[in-house]
Amino acid sequence: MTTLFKNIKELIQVRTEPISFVSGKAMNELPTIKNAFLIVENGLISDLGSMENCPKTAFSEVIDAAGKMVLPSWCDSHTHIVYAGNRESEFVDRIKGLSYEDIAANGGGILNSAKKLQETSEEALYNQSKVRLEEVIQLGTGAIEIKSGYGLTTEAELKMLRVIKRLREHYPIEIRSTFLGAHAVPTEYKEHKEAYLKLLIEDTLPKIAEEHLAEYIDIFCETGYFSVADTELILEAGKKYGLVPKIHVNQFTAIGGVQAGVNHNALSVDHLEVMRDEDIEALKKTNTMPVSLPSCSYFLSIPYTPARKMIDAGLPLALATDYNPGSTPSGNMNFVVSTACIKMKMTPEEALNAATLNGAYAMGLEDKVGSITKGKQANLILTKPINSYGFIPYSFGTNQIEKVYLKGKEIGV
Ligand SMILES: N=CN[C@@H](CCC(=O)O)C(=O)O
Ligand SMILES: [Zn+2]
Repeated sequence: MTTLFKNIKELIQVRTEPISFVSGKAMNELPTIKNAFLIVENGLISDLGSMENCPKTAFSEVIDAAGKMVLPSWCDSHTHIVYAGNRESEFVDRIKGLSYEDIAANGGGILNSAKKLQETSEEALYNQSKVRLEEVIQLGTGAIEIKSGYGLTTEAELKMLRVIKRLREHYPIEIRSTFLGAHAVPTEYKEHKEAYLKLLIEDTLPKIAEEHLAEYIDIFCETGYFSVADTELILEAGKKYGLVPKIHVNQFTAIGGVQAGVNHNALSVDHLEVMRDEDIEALKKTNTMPVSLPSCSYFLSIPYTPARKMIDAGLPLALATDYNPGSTPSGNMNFVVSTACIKMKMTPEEALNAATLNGAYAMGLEDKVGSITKGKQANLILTKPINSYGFIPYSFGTNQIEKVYLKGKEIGV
């Protein structure tokens, strides 16, 4: 099966030479080809270039993209889309003046989601989660990381991870799975956090490893949740089972978690709403990708990651949604890209690099997705007719996507 996309007004994020990620000034460079063609063979990008060099051979399918742009699908490296029910009532509590921290301290927040999830069957959880996965695919996401962390018992964490595994088996989108048992301390362990960590390490982790249910290990390193010492303990334990560290860090307070992530070779450190100079310094010349979640800042009215300061200091940055029931009930990467430009002063080039190439790196998928490169998966967004790619973030809240393709196949609504 070969598909030709012809007359593409602009083919975006063309990387002839494979590149892992872009940092600093290079984030502002977005290579494109105007009036381009793209050939997809058996789900992979097999050729591309300027229309003048478009092969005249026969194709199984020809798509005329005149006036439209083609770009790699969004790479959303941080989500919690497997959850039960919703937390709409907490949303209203916050409108009335309670803070996210107040709600959590009253037994709401993550513990509220955990209670709901523990009472939900695996089948029902799968059915609720697949709706969200299908929704984000239509919004242009072509690779996604999904975390556990609303189970908080061995049984319920395994249930979440098995749902992620099932989603992976049933959908053509690339999915990476993360074990986030250390998301909150369950009520019954309130005064015995160490015992909960012991349970995760000695009971949950071996079972996850046995069933090959996760690639990554995560922890919420935050005042009132887990300390830097807890973070180091969990990351080390995960590593023994081959799980690569990723952490939730610096969301409300900076307590040294970024440094712990870097020291433990974390693939990514995520949130970063509160960044001290020493945190930025610690990330320089490392392989750890900083990940910003602007929809979370928007929804909770908390500070945005200081992207300008970080990129100007030479760092890379990835953008992700954080889709979850509490802090970000939205999986729309288009909104994330717009918000990064509008609120974080990232240029359209920086935001598009952060949401594709750098996002792919942040979930270890840089060899498969994130750019228009021969041999990568044809996970593509075909836009409606637009004049420039900057129109995508500019026209925030308006869907500029006409069609989405996963492994070369159009995914219908
Ligand atoms: N901050 C920690 N975890 C999630 C939110 C969890 C929740 O409120 O349900 C996040 O990334 O924002
Ligand atoms: Zn998160």
